[in-house]
Amino acid sequence: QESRTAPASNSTSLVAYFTRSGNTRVIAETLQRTLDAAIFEIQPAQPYPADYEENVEQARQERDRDYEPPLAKVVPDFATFDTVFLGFPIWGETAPPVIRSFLSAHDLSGKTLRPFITHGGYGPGSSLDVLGDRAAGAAIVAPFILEADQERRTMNQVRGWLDENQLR
Ligand SMILES: Cc1cc2nc3c(=O)[nH]c(=O)nc-3n(C[C@H](O)[C@H](O)[C@H](O)COP(=O)(O)O)c2cc1C
Repeated sequence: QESRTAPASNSTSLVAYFTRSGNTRVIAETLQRTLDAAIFEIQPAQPYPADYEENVEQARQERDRDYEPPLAKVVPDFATFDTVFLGFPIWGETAPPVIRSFLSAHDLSGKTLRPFITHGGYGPGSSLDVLGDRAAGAAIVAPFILEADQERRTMNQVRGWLDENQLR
């Protein structure tokens, strides 16, 4: 059946995402390719530790202090986008600190905000409240929420495998 409406133009959509272990990137790049959207990786000016436990500890401290780590860069021409797909993993039952930095550094008022969230089994926590508070001027659409691999579980399984084979 022929469609009566013209296909939506996605030329004004931005996919902005943060990731540590890549789960959220898979979604972001799928959106980018499927919608032919612009893409931007949110990164802190100071990268998080490669070591998982150190990253968890730093994230916990930053969350508890309500710290907003400086961004490596901001989105060029942010004002030209109508829709922002914003993706992140759940860290410590909420949005990662750098997502609060992102929301502080970009004016989302008047835009449509479409969150996509990955978590390791415990759900989105308070992350949607964070978006509601920090992007109050945006129209926030129901989020896409996906349970994904936990780096901790993968690491533990790898360690178990090494132990079974007396490799450590
Ligand atoms: C610092 C840190 C904190 C995390 N805290 C939670 C949590 O509170 N609840 C949860 O379900 N998963 C938690 N996870 C797991 C991630 O949310 C999950 O693995 C996510 O898919 C990772 O996305 P990424 O690969 O894009 O980084 C945490 C992971 C990290 C690194």
